[in-house]
Amino acid sequence: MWDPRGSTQTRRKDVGPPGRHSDPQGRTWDPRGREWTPRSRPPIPRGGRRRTRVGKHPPRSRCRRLAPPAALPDAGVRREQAPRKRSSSPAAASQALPARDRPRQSGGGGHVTPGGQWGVRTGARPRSSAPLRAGERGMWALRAAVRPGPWLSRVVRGRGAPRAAPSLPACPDRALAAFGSGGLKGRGGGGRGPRADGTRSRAGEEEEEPEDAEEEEEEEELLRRDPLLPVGTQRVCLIHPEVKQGPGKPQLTRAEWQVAEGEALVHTLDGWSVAETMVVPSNAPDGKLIFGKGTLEHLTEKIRGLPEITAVFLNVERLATPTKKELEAAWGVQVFDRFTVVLHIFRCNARTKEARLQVALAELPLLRSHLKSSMARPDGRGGGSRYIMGSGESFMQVQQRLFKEKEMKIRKALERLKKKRRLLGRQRRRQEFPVISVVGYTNCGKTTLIKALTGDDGVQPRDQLFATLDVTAHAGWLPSCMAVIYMDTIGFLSQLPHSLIESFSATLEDMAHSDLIVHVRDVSHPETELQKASVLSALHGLCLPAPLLDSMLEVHNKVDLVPGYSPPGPQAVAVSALLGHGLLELKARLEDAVLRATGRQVLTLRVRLAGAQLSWLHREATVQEVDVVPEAGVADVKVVISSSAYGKFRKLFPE
Ligand SMILES: Nc1nc2c(ncn2[C@@H]2O[C@H](COP(=O)(O)OP(=O)(O)OP(=O)(O)O)[C@@H](O)[C@H]2O)c(=O)[nH]1
Ligand SMILES: [Mg+2]
Repeated sequence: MWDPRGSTQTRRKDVGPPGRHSDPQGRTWDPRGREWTPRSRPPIPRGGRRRTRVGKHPPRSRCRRLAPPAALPDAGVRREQAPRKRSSSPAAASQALPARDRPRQSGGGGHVTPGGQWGVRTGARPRSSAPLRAGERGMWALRAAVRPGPWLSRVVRGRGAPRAAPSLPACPDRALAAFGSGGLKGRGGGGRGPRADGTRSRAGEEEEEPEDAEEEEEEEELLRRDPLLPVGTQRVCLIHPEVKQGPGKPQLTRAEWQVAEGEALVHTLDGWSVAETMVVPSNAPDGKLIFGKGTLEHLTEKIRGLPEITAVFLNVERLATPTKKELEAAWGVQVFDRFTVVLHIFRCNARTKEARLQVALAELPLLRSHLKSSMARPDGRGGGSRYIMGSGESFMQVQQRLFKEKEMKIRKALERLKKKRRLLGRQRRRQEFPVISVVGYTNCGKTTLIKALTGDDGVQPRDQLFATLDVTAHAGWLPSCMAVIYMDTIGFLSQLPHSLIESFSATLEDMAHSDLIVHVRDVSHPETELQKASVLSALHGLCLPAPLLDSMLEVHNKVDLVPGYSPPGPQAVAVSALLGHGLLELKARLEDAVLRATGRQVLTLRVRLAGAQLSWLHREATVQEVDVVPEAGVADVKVVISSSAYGKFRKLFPE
């Protein structure tokens, strides 16, 4: 307290500052009586069979740290509440327990918190130095698992504003405590512990900080490059080569849908618009000669007659550099293929260092082929075979060597980040939080669905292709109060060059370690079947474990746009992530699938209140409900428990 008579600050133990307020123990300061009033406790009912649900959702006022907000007005997503408790008196149940199993009272103020997982969702843990309880440890572990480190790190320096900064208060010590003495704690020992400042994380974020400044500088150097596409306003002529017959004729799609996708790609680029669209017959869109001689002449005439056009987007997967040069010479404007446009979008949307390095790796083949074609030109700089500065190497050889060195450095940097990603994955697995990977075609609504399932309003779905390029982790709860981690992933696209997917394999690797894959489909899209086929073929290309692929759950999203839609088989769940329709059924299906995939089961176990069984269950399983039978000195405990934990339980407590 500030002593006005002297110049020193004095603190008297039981004298509070002026005004009415309460202290961490829950006591209230009465300024008139100048004393602390103890917090009143709820009356404890006596006798009879009492039932409490330990996994109850905490009161909203205490939910701020972890529980999702009540509504997400801007996205129109309806949030689903965690299951409600069946009986109303946790205090009563706690009083019926033996002292050792009774939930600890916070501070000296008599505020009782139930000792289950949900009790700690409140984030209302008093500021005492008492060790974390089992449930708390689990919850902080979950928070740490989805939020392992500072994602607002140096990688975004000099780039656009990072995505919305998480608003939750920092609590690094608890996040670290959740990991136990090893793992990230050791890393944090150096004063750079994970920052618990939001409900989400980028799965690779903890690797954002390289070991030393030299490595970071090297990584930044690798990421410095010229733009792939011209910046500023561009009016594009979109040319789609259509194969009408023969083996090259695409299945499951039509030219107009592919044109629509090409237009969507162009519109994703800042300042780019489609001024003209042409569908031109072609026999071999991927060959060296895309169009026949007559068609090409006709096309050239047309393009030359459109002075407002500043670039041509040829809707083919990849354009050989000589063909590109030839077409550019004929048409007088720059020509781009799908690969270059997608790569450019990736570049713009990649935020984490890992994603940016992956994009840098993916564009190396493009740069190599540009180099080759410029060397092949009669006016090529330096000449392909001239030796420079007595080095014994031609210009071409020097460039090739530099590309090779760059590739090696990028791969090394990615390997470093991968190691740390694996460490993080191991932490998650050790904490035994089931991981659900959410995959699907780009723009199908993966991020919107995760937002709806978790209530995480830090998530920003965007009507844009490849809005998500970094794998991010989000905590959510299933109906049995089981905590799970949802991984948001990069979307797929048909005709996505293999090298591009390969470059992202490090991030996609996380998927192989998940317990369940959810395939989100936009059923309102005319090409939904083609999209499904593209996603499945990409997933098979990633060599994921067969059981994971077999157990994949299909979610049919955007049903609000298809009136009267019902899924064709029992394998799929129909939802509208945007409007929140069908989420309850989806959560139930997710729970079933997760229980099956992880070997967990929901059991009701009878435990003696006098023993350590209940506290053991709180520590090793997810306690959902405790039915106390005081006269018998027992309780029926409903738990979600893994087979291994159940085996241990039976061994430790045989009867
Ligand atoms: N009508 C409707 N629109 C939806 C639904 N789900 C998502 N959307 C919209 O679809 C667009 C894309 O949503 P995202 O969640 O960003 O899609 P995504 O699959 O994460 O996209 P990428 O990250 O780019 O691959 C957004 O404009 C969403 O509002 C839905 O159920 N109904
Ligand atoms: Mg997304």
